[in-house]
Amino acid sequence: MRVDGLGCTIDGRTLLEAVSFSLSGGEALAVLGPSGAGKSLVLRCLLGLAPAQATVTGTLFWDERRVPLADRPALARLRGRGLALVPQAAAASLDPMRTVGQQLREVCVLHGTDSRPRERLAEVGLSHEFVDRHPHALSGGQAQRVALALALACRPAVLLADEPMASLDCVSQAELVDLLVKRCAAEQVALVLVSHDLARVARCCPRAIVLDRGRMVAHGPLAELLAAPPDPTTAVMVAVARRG
Ligand SMILES: Nc1ncnc2c1ncn2[C@@H]1O[C@H](COP(=O)(O)OP(=O)(O)OP(=O)(O)O)[C@@H](O)[C@H]1O
Repeated sequence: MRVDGLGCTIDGRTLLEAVSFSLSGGEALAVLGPSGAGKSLVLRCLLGLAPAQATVTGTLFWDERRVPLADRPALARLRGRGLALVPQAAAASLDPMRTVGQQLREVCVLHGTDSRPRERLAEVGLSHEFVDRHPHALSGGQAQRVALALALACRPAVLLADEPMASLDCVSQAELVDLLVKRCAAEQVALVLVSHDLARVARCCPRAIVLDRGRMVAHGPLAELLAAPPDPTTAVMVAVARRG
C-alpha cells in the first residue's frame, strides 16, 4: 500500500500535513514521534475513522486502486481483510460480556476467515483455557495478546498497531513487540507500528517515519536515522534511546 499526501484539519487547525509512506507485504514500518505528533490520527485516517468534523485529504493506493482518504465508506470496506487495528488500550476494546472465544469466532464469521479460537490463541502464546475467559479475567499483557489474535483473525493485508505495548512493563513490552513482528512476518502481513519509543522498535522495524506536530520530519531506514538523525525531533528520540 502507499499513502500519498495525507492531510487532516479540524476547525481550521492543521493536524496532519503531507504524510506519505509505502510498504509491502511482510514489511514493518515504525511511525515515531512525540506525544501529540499525530501518530494515532494517521491510523484513524487510514481506517476511515478520523473525527467526524475532520477534513481529510490525500490518497491511498491499494493494489491497483486509488482510494481518496476522504472517502470514508471506501476505507470502511477495507477494514478487516485489508487493514486491521491493534489498539493502544486493548482491554477497553474487548466486549466485557463475551468470552475471548466468542469474540474470536465472531470476527472470523464477520470476515469469512477460519474460526479456530484455540489455534488463534496459541499463535499469540495463550493456552486453550483463555477461550472461556471474559476480558475482566485477563492481565494487561494477555488482553493485548487477545487484541492481536482478534486483529490477525481478520487475516488482514496490513496490521496497524497503535502503541500496543504502552501499558505494559519493559519485559512484557519487548515480548509483545517480538510477537507482533514474528506473527506479521509469518503471515506475510505488513505492519505499521506506532510508538514514541525508538529504542523499543529499532530492532524490529527496518524503516521509520518520524512525525512532529503533524509533519513528517524524517523518513528512511531506522539504522540511518539512528546513525545520523536528520532533524531535531529525531535527534532527541535517538538521544533518549541511547540513554535507555
Ligand atoms: N477529535 C479531535 N478533535 C480535535 N483534535 C484532535 C482530535 N483527535 C486528535 N486531535 C489532536 O490531534 C493531534 C494528534 O493527536 P494524536 O492522538 O494523533 O497524537 P499521538 O502522536 O498519537 O500522541 P500520543 O503519543 O500521546 O498518543 C493532537 O494535537 C490532538 O489534540
